[in-house]
Amino acid sequence: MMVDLLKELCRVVLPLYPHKSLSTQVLVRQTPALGKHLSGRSRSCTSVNHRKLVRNGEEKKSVIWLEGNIASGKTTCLEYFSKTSEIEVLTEPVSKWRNVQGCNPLGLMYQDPSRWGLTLQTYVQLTMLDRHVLPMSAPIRMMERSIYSAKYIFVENLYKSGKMPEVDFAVLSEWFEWIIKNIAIPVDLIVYLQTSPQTCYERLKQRCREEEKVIPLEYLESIHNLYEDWLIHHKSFEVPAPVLVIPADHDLKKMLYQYEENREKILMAHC
Ligand SMILES: Nc1ncnc2c1ncn2[C@@H]1O[C@H](COP(=O)(O)OP(=O)(O)O)[C@@H](O)[C@H]1O
Ligand SMILES: O=c1ccn([C@H]2C[C@H](O)[C@@H](COP(=O)(O)O)O2)c(=O)[nH]1
Repeated sequence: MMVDLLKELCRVVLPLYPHKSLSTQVLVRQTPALGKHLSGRSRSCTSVNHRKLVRNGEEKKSVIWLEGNIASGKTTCLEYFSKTSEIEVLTEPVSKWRNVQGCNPLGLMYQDPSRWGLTLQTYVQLTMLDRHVLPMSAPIRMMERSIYSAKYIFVENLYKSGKMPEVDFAVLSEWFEWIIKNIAIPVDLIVYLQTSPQTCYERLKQRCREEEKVIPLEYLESIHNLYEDWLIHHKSFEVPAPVLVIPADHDLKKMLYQYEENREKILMAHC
């Protein structure tokens, strides 16, 4: 009778938890739709990346990239989610960009982008790649930006604004293409903090990072437009995962409320 009871339990319960399957079969599952904030087109063009392979009941880990303009509130958002036990947070390695063996490529780039853009972006590419391949220590990883935005937003901006020579752009592009072809860079969801450039300008001044004092509003407008073309209008580059857009011009209290409202959608990237 006990055996029958167990069999019945397995029959009813196991189909509800396919990822906990005890068989050796490999299951391919599609993550549930993320509701109205998800951009439909990015979902459809990235279905392969968004599939989850689950073997032997192994837990699937999820990677979320937090994208947004300079001073849009990414670090503040990560601080908030770092309090959740199943989430590990990786901030951008800005301190390295400000100090590599006593040199400051971030500061040099802002002083003379044509001369130092390649230097900074080469180092950004290396340090972001290092972040992407770090073994995960929690079921969900939220990381600030990605090797993709370094290329599609910042390198692109330097080149399009005439501040990066064609040869530097070509070398960085070949490096980037080699990396994404040969090294697995997982991503399940992109959370985009959508702000107006004006809001970022005010927050940037408030943060007062020494190197960034020279940044004009126009620079933030260019970065904003590149982000919008990539993640909202799908006019520039492939989007490697579904996009959850969070309007981020609001004060801190409202932002924390919105993060709470979106918690489930973010955690669902893990299902
Ligand atoms: N919702 C908000 N309202 C007002 N100020 C904010 C808000 N979010 C962040 N800030 C402030 O704006 C500045 C930039 O925020 P930060 O989280 O460092 O942005 P990012 O990591 O995107 O560059 C910081 O001084 C931060 O305290
Ligand atoms: O590829 C990149 C990425 C970032 N930067 C710059 C932009 C900002 O000055 C800092 C990062 O600060 P956030 O406040 O986290 O946006 O680094 C870049 O030049 N290139």
